[in-house]
Amino acid sequence: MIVILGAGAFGTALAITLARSHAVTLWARDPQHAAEMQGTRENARRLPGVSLPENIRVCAEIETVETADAVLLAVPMQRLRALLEEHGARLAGPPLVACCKGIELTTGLGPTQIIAQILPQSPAAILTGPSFAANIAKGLPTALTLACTDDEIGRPLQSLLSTGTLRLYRTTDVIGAELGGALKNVMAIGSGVVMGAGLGESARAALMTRGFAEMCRMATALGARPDTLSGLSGFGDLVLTCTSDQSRNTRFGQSLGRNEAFDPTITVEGAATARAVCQRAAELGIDMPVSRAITALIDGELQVDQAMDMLLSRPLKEE
Ligand SMILES: NC(=O)C1=CN([C@@H]2O[C@H](COP(=O)(O)OP(=O)(O)OC[C@H]3O[C@@H](n4cnc5c(N)ncnc54)[C@H](O)[C@@H]3O)[C@@H](O)[C@H]2O)C=CC1
Ligand SMILES: O=C(CO)COP(=O)(O)O
Repeated sequence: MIVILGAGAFGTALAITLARSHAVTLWARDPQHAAEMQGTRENARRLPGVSLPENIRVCAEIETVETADAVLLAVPMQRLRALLEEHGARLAGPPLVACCKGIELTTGLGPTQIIAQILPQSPAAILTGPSFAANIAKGLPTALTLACTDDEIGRPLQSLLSTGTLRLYRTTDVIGAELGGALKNVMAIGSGVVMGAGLGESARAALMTRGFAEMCRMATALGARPDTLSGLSGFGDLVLTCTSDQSRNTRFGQSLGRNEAFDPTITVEGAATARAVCQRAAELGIDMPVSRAITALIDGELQVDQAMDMLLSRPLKEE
């Protein structure tokens, strides 16, 4: 049995694909939402148009998870700590698999580090990489990264969470996998700004490439393996997110580039993570001009033309 906490788009999509071969319990914090989903067999709020298989049980109470094979944590990054602090006592036992992408703004920590702080006895892993919830839910082919420092735990989790259409690759480089997923969202906002402001596809390619250099710079400074960043959670997710209008981070960036408002109820992980990245980069003494410019745009401290001037007037250098 697999338990999924968080009935947003991603939690629901994972429940649907995993229900092909497992019983799944999907927890929604809002009892009305849980009842709605359990009754209509659809998550009309976050993933409309896809039916929930019968072996998904939706509930609003976290019951005992002791017998679960794994617990997936599919809530937004900045909410993970609150979720674990509130419900941690009932989560002890099975491996906890973070399914969120980002860096915690208040601490600079990644998802598995937060799990280790709050529930140090629980094995922690992260599931990340290029995927849109709607694609997974429709059973379209998708490949993700499952990262766990302990390969004895990572191996069975890889088998457990792979399905006929969802292929998981395994790594022990948790830092690299986490940072790949976190940092690409910042670049997706930048890429949205470029396209929204009409700066052209060449500029987007430049931003993605120099952004990728920054992602590798920060990740390796924090102990990641460079080849992890070249994989699914890094290069793969950067390409998907920066080039698709399905991405909420990209759409948020497009709105910024057009000087338009964006619906604040939509999850945009890259916004808080951009600030966290700048703080962390300053502490580490790493130069991350693209991330700095994107953060200043998000915070309204720079306009697009000023951000472009800032980036283009930097001293010329070797690639
Ligand atoms: N939607 C997608 O295509 C993908 C999303 N992800 C990641 O999955 C994570 C979750 O994103 P989505 O499901 O898309 O977001 P979403 O906005 O669709 O849903 C988030 C869910 O979390 C719940 N939630 C918020 N705060 C909570 C709390 N304190 N306790 C319990 N539940 C809480 C909300 O009620 C909502 O149901 C993000 O980190 C995102 O980057 C990863 C890959 C694909
Ligand atoms: O993480 C994702 C794709 O891999 C989803 O991207 P958004 O959160 O930008 O929609």
